[in-house]
Amino acid sequence: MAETLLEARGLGVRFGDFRALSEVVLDVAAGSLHAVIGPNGAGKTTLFNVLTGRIAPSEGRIVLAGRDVTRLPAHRRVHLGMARSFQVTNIFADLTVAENLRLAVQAVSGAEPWVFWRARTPSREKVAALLDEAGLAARADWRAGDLSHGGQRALEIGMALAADPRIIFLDEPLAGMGIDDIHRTKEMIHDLVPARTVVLIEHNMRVVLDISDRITVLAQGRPIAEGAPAMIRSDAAVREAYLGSGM
Ligand SMILES: Nc1ncnc2c1ncn2[C@@H]1O[C@H](COP(=O)(O)OP(=O)(O)OP(=O)(O)O)[C@@H](O)[C@H]1O
Repeated sequence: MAETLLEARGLGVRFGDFRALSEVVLDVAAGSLHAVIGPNGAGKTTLFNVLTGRIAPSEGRIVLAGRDVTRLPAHRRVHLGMARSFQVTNIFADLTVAENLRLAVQAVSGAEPWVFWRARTPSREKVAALLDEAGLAARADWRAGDLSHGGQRALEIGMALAADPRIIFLDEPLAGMGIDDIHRTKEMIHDLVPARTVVLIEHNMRVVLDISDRITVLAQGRPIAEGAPAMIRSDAAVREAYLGSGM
């Protein structure tokens, strides 16, 4: 069995008297695409916030590559190899796609001088690799602002990959996309593994069932099922949760 890269045990989050998460268990295998799904308000974003260090859990433990990171702030987790990409926020619209990626690479090597081995990789090769990974090689010289919404999401993910994260969290990467963009972005995300480890929140069930290795289903802050897509598809509790939500 593949090594577990990220592990959560007994995670709980309380907002005052409200329990947003209870007894969450998660095992993300290295090199896998692990989706977290569930009806609206199930606690998916809260779980991402806890795993990435944006909020502290009320209970439980988070282990990244064998190291307990439960109490580490977000920026320390970034240095240990966690990256998160939620929306198109970091793109410079008037620069080309390649220039945006070059800036992201420079920001990583420049801002962290102690990471000297990264500076040895010539930036040009690194940018070319990121263009490939983001599925944007054919659009390297486009003005970033002229990319479709999906193209901009792909670029944003490419920029998050500039830091060479061991694990990347994608929060609804397909939201608001048209059908062509969905297909392209889905393929791009799928191709990130096994070189990367991906944790994905996504409402598009067809895509989730298609590309995930494992799926964790949350309902009302609790895990109600965990397994391979075929198992999740036929799970009675999962069907019940989604029926109840009207999705
Ligand atoms: N800071 C907060 N204070 C109080 N309640 C919160 C806070 N953040 C989230 N919640 C509540 O926690 C529950 C879970 O929210 P969360 O955003 O994690 O769900 P979700 O599964 O990501 O939902 P969606 O699919 O709609 O994005 C919701 O009932 C939400 O209102």
